[in-house]
Amino acid sequence: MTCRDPSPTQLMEDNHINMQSHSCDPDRPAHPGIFPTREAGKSNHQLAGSSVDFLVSVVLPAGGTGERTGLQTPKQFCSFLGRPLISYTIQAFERVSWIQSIVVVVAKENMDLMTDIVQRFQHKKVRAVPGGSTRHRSICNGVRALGDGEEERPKVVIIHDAVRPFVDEDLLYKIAMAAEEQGAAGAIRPLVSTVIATTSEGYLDHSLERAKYRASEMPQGFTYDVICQAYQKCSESDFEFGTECLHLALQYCGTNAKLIQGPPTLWKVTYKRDLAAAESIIKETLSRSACVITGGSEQAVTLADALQKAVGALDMKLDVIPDLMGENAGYLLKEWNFIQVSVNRSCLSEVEAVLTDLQAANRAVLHPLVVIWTSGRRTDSDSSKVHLSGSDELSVSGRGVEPATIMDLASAAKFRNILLYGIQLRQTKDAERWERSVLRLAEITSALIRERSPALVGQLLQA
Ligand SMILES: Nc1ccn([C@@H]2O[C@H](COP(=O)(O)OP(=O)(O)OP(=O)(O)O)[C@@H](O)[C@H]2O)c(=O)n1
Ligand SMILES: O=C(CO)[C@H](O)[C@H](O)COP(=O)(O)O
Repeated sequence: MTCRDPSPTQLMEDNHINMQSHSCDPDRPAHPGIFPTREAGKSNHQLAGSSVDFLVSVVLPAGGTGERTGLQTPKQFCSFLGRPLISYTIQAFERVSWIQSIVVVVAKENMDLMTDIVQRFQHKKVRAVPGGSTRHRSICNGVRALGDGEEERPKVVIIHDAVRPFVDEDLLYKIAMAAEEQGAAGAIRPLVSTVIATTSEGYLDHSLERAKYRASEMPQGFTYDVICQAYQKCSESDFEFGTECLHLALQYCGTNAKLIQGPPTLWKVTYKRDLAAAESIIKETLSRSACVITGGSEQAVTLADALQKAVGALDMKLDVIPDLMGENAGYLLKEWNFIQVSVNRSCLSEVEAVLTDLQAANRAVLHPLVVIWTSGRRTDSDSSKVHLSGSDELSVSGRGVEPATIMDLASAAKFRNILLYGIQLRQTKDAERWERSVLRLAEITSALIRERSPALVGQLLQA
């Protein structure tokens, strides 16, 4: 995580922190969405068997200072894996085909920064507008902007804190449908602690019956008319001290919101520790799967299969494929990591080809992509087994791999946000030692993919 001067260059360059693991069940950040194709005057966006037959726009309030983190940089601009938190939240909405537009509300002094983020991470549905001195004022500016633009006014407006990056399409769908039907809808969670009222002297006044109450979370949805009217009618005191949009809809429009229980991943990044937890979830999400490319050679397939078995125990999904051609080109578009296995090959041409394919697919825009070159050398005559050379020589096809070669390749790839690492298998004809080597290979692979350490880029590690 990086939270210093939020200059665009630093957002890209600084990208690493070690942290504790976090047990939340994350939603998967995905690729940036594209504008839904809409026939004139009509929208009918399909969602896994469901459809949204009305226009939906989103307001993401991101105009706060993040005082409670104790950091200088507002939390929405803190960077994980070279990308600011706000971009992850935008992506969670942008990937939803039935969402037509997203208004991000930012403080005036951060408008340029926001414009740069939108360009750099190729967000397509986003427009930034200036915020206000409180959250309600910022949200109100965002809602007004939806009526100002050239696009058609939405039927439903979803409001979501920019600092809650793990929101999934299923919940957004439920909120949008309930808001359209009911006028307002919001996500809730069970209370973790009991809520008590205190006296002015600091004593217990009374406590609330916890089972009766819920924590109000985000996202919330409103028909455009309800949220506009609520902000038109609400008082200066609401603007200054209010914390609940659903309350405004009830008080000023008589609209009782439908409440929908959301998943635990809805939590809001509020304190510094939440930034560490968010980064951990992001890394975990990006480390779930890798694609092993064998080049089709029997020995490489044997090694890939052994790796697949060993990595399975580490809770990572591995698919083994011969190349990235034909149907397999689909892997270039998914959030997979790549492992090129080379046995008895002396050069890096195979991994170079993978890098070229990834670059052409423009895959490393949103986060650094991991490519691991795994090399080994078979020495026995039984082609059904992969045994590696019995000497200490860490070579491929008898010739030492120039560390500079992989370092040069890796340095060039790093400019394109692709992190290339090398792993050489330590040789053995001994079955037990071979198994240990494969297990080490799996552990190193998993650690490299999870940590995405820039410091290890271009290194040739030994398994
Ligand atoms: N004037 C404000 C204040 C807050 N927000 C946004 O409202 C969301 C939720 O608010 P909160 O977590 O309280 O953020 P901050 O106000 O930034 O944090 P703090 O209260 O610790 O200063 C955040 O995305 C924040 O950027 C906003 O758009 N405009
Ligand atoms: O929970 C919420 C919805 O009701 C808001 O996210 C919450 O009010 C955010 O603002 P703050 O942290 O400033 O209270």
